[in-house]
Amino acid sequence: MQIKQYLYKQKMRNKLLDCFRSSGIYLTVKRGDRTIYIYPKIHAVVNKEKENCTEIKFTLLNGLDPSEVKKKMFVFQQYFGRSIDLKGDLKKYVLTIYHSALSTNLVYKFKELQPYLESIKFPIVVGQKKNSRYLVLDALELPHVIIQGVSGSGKSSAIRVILTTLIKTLRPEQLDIYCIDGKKAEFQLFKKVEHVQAVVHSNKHAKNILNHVCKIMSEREDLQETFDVPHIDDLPEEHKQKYILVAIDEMYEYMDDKAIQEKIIKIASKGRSVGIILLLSAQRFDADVIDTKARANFNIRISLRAVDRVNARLLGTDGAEKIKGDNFGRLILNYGDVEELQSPHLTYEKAKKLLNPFFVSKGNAKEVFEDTENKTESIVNKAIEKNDNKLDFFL
Ligand SMILES: Nc1ncnc2c1ncn2[C@@H]1O[C@H](COP(=O)(O)OP(=O)(O)OP(=O)(O)O)[C@@H](O)[C@H]1O
Repeated sequence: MQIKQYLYKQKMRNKLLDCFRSSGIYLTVKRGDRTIYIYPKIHAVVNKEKENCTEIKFTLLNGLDPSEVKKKMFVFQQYFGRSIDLKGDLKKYVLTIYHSALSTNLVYKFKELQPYLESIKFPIVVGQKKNSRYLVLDALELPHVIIQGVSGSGKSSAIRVILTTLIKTLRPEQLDIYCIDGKKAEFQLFKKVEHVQAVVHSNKHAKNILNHVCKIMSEREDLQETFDVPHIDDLPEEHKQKYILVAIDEMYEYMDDKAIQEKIIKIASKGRSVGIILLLSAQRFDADVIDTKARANFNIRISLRAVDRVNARLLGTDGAEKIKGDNFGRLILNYGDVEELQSPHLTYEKAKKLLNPFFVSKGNAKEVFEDTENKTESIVNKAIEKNDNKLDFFL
């Protein structure tokens, strides 16, 4: 057994040296007539059975350009297959070779996710990694989420996964959700959920929702200042605040609306410390769809199959344009690190079943967001105070 392991490690080591040679990642020194090739130093080859992968640690020599390593990722894939990750910075790198490929048809099972949700305050389920573990990020640590993908790439399912998991994990006393539905499609499913304060479509109603959220944001900032705390979670018990998610689907519907864009910039830059998180989705997120300054504040960037290379690159999710058309739910994530993952599939019908225990009957508050900002807010507050059901908008 030990010999087998030894031979395996030697084989991987030699393969990596071949890979360095083919990709030109080496230095040369002249000794008389001879040219000596010096390769990056391989420190360790570790076979991690439980993680379903092998890790190889190596260090670049001084003078080697680290950007070359990233550029030559395709050579690493030619040698070790597509199912690899390469992480590192200036000198130190870890090449992870997964023993199996990402699943192509992963079904959403809340039970499987539960262990990953513990200890995460604002969980955003992104998907399954190549080592078969799920990646769930905390939106309070990495605020604001962007999801892009062409029609039919699995965007709606990915949004359902995030929202359904949040609703099943956080109680209505802990989370409010506001939905702005550009196509009047995806968010209709969540309309009756207790956590959901509003589902709106028109620009006018969208603006009213965003004004309302910005007002909450400045009230919370005042509270933070009064109690001199860095985050609303640090407020005294009697002033504890709910987290808020503002989800906007089909963002391009609102791309020409300056007032909406301004509010998004404001929430994106200040929302984190007051527990207000944005989730935006659209086919693409170029400068026409979202202000470039605002985009920089989105720390979780998910790209299902991207429209083209330019749009994949704008989110730092290079390669998302190459995802195959029938590879539904496959995505490239940029959260500082860049990773390829598989989003679990959650159908509309299954989501409806899972959300059923959270459905409440709501009054028709059709007129609520009709007038001026102040009037809107006073009516909103009144509706909440009266507790006469959550705000529901049939537009
Ligand atoms: N994670 C997934 N795994 C496997 N299949 C999926 C996944 N997500 C979606 N699909 C399949 O892909 C098809 C398209 O999915 P979905 O409606 O979510 O895409 P979309 O990008 O939202 O498209 P559109 O914008 O046109 O609504 C669905 O019919 C579904 O069967």
